[in-house]
Amino acid sequence: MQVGKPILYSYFRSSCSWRVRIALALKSIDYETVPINLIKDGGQQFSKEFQALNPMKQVPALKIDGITIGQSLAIIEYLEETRPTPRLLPQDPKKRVLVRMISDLIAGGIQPLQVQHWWHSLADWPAQ
Ligand SMILES: O=C(O)/C=C/C(=O)CC(=O)CC(=O)O
Repeated sequence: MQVGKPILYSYFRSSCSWRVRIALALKSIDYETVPINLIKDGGQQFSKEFQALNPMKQVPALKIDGITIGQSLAIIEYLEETRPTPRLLPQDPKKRVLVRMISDLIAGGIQPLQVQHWWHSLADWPAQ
């Protein structure tokens, strides 16, 4: 169910948002962008309006088909399932699992160490 143009809530420096923008571009999906500045005003992701959209208070969030989805990999999987061409994932399960392995490694292992909310948490950490 397509309800208007999809809306991507994103921030230009957010690598999680880049992933979704790349997937949307590869699939040639027309969408609008609403910038959520993670620094300005103490972080616009904490505004009541944005929290109503994504209680996780994180970008990216994609409003599409009457729902709002957070978490880049969940968004990309939804796009792949609902708009299967062109494919992002290989047809061969052995190749597909490699893509998922690398994606999970980046999203769960590498990327959290480079994002802004962790820098702030670590800055408050007392030196050991
Ligand atoms: O969508 C994800 O996979 C994860 C999102 C976040 O953890 C928020 C975040 O780090 C935003 C950013 O890319 O700076």
